[in-house]
Amino acid sequence: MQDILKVAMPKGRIYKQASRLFREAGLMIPEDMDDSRRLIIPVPEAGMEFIMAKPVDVPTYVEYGVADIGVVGKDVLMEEDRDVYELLDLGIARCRMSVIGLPDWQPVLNPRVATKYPNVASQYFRERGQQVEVIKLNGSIELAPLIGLADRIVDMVETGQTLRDNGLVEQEEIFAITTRLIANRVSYRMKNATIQALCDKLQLMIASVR
Ligand SMILES: Nc1ncnc2c1ncn2[C@@H]1O[C@H](COP(=O)(O)OP(=O)(O)OP(=O)(O)O)[C@@H](O)[C@H]1O
Ligand SMILES: O=P(O)(O)OC[C@H]1O[C@H](OP(=O)(O)OP(=O)(O)O)[C@H](O)[C@@H]1O
Repeated sequence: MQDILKVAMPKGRIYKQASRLFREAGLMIPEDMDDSRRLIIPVPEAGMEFIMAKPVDVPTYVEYGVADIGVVGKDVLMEEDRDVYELLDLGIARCRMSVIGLPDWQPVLNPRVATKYPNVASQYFRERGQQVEVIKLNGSIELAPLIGLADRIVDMVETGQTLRDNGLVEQEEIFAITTRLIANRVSYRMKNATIQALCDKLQLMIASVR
């Protein structure tokens, strides 16, 4: 009998793209679930159960084994540094992590950097030998340099519209971001055939659209 896979799925902007990719890979995932508010969604036709998580929490559910696998952005994996296997680059929700500032930004001693990603930002500047004060914010990060809270920000850029609309410029790209499939270390051993079969289907699909 096939194992049921518990899948930590990110609510929000990745979910629709991820569920579409799963469907295109041949998994029977009903479309009417896309707007559901249910947090635990059985998907027996696909041999899965979806756990609808806040994106930043996906690696936590997977590390603790309450989800066998998860779908999560590389940004979250870099920030959270959880003990999970990264199995596959799903190639969706492409964007990048960048250092951003006002066009007339001038280097200062010990600048303040606002971000939702304090670990990523601290590591980036530490590796460059630059001392900065990191200020953690939870959203609308672009406000920080506009109102004098920070000298620069570290945030995601996708279309660049938020930067343009607020008169900011991308100064340095830190890394490219796509969505990844991750697995719990024990589940990967215990449910290996099921997880591998899923990876194969997804990989075929991803390769065919490249
Ligand atoms: N323009 C973008 N801005 C932010 N994340 C993006 C963007 N484009 C793709 N992504 C990816 O989508 C993932 C989830 O973003 P989403 O906004 O749904 O969650 P969130 O940042 O936790 O938001 P919220 O705090 O509103 O729940 C990010 O981790 C990133 O990998
Ligand atoms: O380059 P763009 O296409 O404009 O996308 C980038 C913007 O999208 C994200 O914000 P989000 O919509 O998640 O809002 P929040 O961070 O303020 O919650 C990100 O933090 C940027 O602000």
